[in-house]
Amino acid sequence: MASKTLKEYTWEEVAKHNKEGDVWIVIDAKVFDVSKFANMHPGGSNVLYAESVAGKDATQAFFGLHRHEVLLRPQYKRLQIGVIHGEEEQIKPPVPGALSKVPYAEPTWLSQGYFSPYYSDNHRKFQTAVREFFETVVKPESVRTEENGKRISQEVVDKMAETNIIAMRLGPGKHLKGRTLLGGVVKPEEFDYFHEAIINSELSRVSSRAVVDGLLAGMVIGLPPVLNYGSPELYEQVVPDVLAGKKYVALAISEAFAGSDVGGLQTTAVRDGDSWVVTGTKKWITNGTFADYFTTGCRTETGFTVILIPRGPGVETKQIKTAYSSVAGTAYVTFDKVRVPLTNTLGKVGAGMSVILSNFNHERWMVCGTSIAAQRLVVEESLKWATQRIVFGKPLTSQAVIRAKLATMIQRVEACQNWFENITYQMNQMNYSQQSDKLAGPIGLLKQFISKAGRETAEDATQIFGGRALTVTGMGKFIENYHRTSGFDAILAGAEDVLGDLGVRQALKKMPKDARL
Ligand code: HEM
Repeated sequence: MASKTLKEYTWEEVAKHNKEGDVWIVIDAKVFDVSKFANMHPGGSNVLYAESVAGKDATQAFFGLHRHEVLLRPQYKRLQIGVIHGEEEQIKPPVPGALSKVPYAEPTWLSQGYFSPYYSDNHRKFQTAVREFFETVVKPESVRTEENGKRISQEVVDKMAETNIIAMRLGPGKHLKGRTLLGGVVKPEEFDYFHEAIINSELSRVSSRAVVDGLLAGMVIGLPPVLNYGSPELYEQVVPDVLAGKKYVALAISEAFAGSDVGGLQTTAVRDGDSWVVTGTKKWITNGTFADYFTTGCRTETGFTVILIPRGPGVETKQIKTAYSSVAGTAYVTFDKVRVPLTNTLGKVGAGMSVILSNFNHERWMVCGTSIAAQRLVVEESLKWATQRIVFGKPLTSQAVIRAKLATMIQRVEACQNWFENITYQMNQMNYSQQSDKLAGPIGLLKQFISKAGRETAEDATQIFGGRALTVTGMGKFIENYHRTSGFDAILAGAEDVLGDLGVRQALKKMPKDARL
């Protein structure tokens, strides 16, 4: 219903409807008849009959207890019977694709009046299109699947394939050649790591941690070894279908026997004629429950080899229950004497360690980008909540202890973002092997820094939201989810402490022999 067709009421008229059976309330200049709804109100009927609420302006009380989205749900929207004469709503519904005006809710480069050396007008145009896509196509699916734990629907995957978002999630490279990227907003040859970072960030803004993984993270980490080390025939056989959203890939490295200690893996591949015969198990395999291919780390006679194993006889997957939603498709995978052609070998036999280690950089960098976006959302939620929540008669922001928490939350996310952008800039200037040589250490250190910052921010936000941060619905729902799942960033793609250590060990390797105090 357009607002001009709505009936106008005066405050005096509204005030007459103030008792059980006949209750109106006003929220942000909109008049609601809640007489019948009162008995169905999840917060109870009597709160609506309170003297300070019935027939009165309940805006402040409402926003202290509900998210704005409650009023936008069709079943509640229709409770509105009119507007207050001469007044206008102040709290507008979100416009898909729009930037937030809350300070620090957007990175500097997207904040009005600020500048950045890294981003061009094309990045800005791209960001607008990507945000609109994720808010309209992915967000509703994200909310649904987080709750029901089902994998992302083929319909959404198809839309991501049509726009080539699936291909863009693998970063710049020859796999983009000849493709129309998001309706042509960016040319394949212009596409760089900042464009990719934008996709990761926008994905994370609309998704829980589990949905970030459920939305084909397995492909992002499992397909690059095929792109970079697969034979042209294998490439043709696998890559087009995966980028078209018809087939799914998972990276199968970690085992119950070994995680960060890649050298301790026990899955074994033995040569038999022109096949490998693979036996072993893999654990915590993201997207494994629905993957068609597994990029698998195997022990072979001469060391460690990476082999692409198609789902088929001898391959079994079962879901592992984790602290986050099963939309991620986390699996325990069993390979029981699985025969795979030798031509499915990725890289040289025995040289699998370098295939896996170089692949880790991109994965870790992706986790950094999605984590920063989630932390920024937590800062935005906390700033909004602390401003609208009234305690002891004043907003939460009037408490110095709350402002101090907000200060450190903002500092962390800005520090993370700035370091992340510097590293992304280096990636744009370097080829794959330069990145492997020069950025493995810095990305390890960065990821540790970001995942620690994320967990501290989750703690601070939980204190700001109080009990609301402990419930999966309502005001604190994002905080609850982030608090429960921020630890995933500290484990997946390399445990936090191991990565910090890797960064220092890489630096020590590069210490000049003649360095003395
Ligand atoms: C059109 C008006 C209203 C609608 C559609 C509405 C709807 C809802 C819904 C859907 C919930 C469940 C929690 C959630 O999803 O966020 C809820 C909870 C609640 N509502 Fe309302 N409500 C309205 C007005 C009010 C008003 C004016 C008050 C005044 C005090 C109120 C007090 C509460 C309380 C105390 C809760 C429980 C909150 C909690 O568990 O933290 N509601 N309401």
